[in-house]
Amino acid sequence: MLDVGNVSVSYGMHRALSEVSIAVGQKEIVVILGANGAGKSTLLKSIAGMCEGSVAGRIALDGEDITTLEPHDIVDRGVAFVPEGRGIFGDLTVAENLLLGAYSQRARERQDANLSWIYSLFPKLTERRNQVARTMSGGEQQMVAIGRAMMADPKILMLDEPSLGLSPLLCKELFQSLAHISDAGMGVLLVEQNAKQSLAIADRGYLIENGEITGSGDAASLLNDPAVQAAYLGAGSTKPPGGRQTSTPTAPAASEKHFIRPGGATHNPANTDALAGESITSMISRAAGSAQGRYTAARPVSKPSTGQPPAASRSVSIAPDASAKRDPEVARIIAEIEQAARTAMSGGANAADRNSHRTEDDHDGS
Ligand SMILES: Nc1ncnc2c1ncn2[C@@H]1O[C@H](COP(=O)(O)OP(=O)(O)OP(=O)(O)O)[C@@H](O)[C@H]1O
Repeated sequence: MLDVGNVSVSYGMHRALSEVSIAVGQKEIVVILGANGAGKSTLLKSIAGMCEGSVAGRIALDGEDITTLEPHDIVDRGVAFVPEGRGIFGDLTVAENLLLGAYSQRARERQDANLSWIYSLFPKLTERRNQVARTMSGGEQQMVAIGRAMMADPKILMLDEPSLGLSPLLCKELFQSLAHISDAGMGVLLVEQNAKQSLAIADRGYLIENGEITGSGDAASLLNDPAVQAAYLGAGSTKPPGGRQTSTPTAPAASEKHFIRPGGATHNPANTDALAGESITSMISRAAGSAQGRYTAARPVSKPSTGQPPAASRSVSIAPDASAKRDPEVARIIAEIEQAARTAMSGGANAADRNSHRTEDDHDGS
């Protein structure tokens, strides 16, 4: 059904994918496993027509070349994508979000049937159909995102790390739902770091490392492969058996997930609150202090919590002492520091806000 042939992607001088070929059939669940930065998201974005890089190769759905189509045309043809971070409309209700997924003619014709199916698959969405999406837990928002993609009536559903931030119980429910979705006829292409649970429901898998496919096989053999176990399942280090080519990628164990973003540092999500709050203040305070030796932070910036006011309403101010106020050059430096602090806090708050969606699921075992 979906055929990706020798796809290469470059972001400027950086080659993120090299000659990648994969296939997903009807009713098939295919999982892509790889370390951070291996190129998994790039692969899904290329298929969805949303890649910022230059894409070469051929992507076909049921034999039709969709490589250069616009994203909405690719959805029309039958490929729906749930990106990492979900991308739902926070101010709209669950029902409104779902209905927005059915924007193509074909999807509108099947809108009522698909809506009933989605509500039966995710009963929680039925109860919450009039709730504003941003007030839902991360797990519920993930259901909304998947439901909205399914409303496009796709042949292939692609998901980028759907289990990210979900509690073990919610992960289990999520993967069970994906198994039901594929049973109903859809092909599912899944990028996951939760190798154990995703391989448990998958038919086949591919290993990707540094932008290249380094191994592939049916899910059962990947699960039992010592190299895969060592890299993705937290087992001891063992050599791969001969025969099928497998890799020994450097993926972190599931318990120590790290996330690398383009141009960004590796960070553990558990630490992002600190980055967004107190530590920025102290960094600024320290910078101000070392610049002039006489500035102090006016007040600590509180750690953002779920449901807090938007970042723009929070501010950081560095209060100079009296001698500093007398010096116009010092006053100019203070103004620059305050502006930098506001910018840093606004970025940091956004990160913390995103992180709050991930971590709140840890408390959502229902
Ligand atoms: N828009 C972009 N511009 C420049 N480089 C990018 C861009 N998107 C991704 N990259 C780079 O391409 C490589 C692959 O990134 P990609 O996000 O596809 O990896 P990934 O396997 O999905 O990683 P993760 O598991 O951390 O999400 C990385 O080196 C990344 O920095």
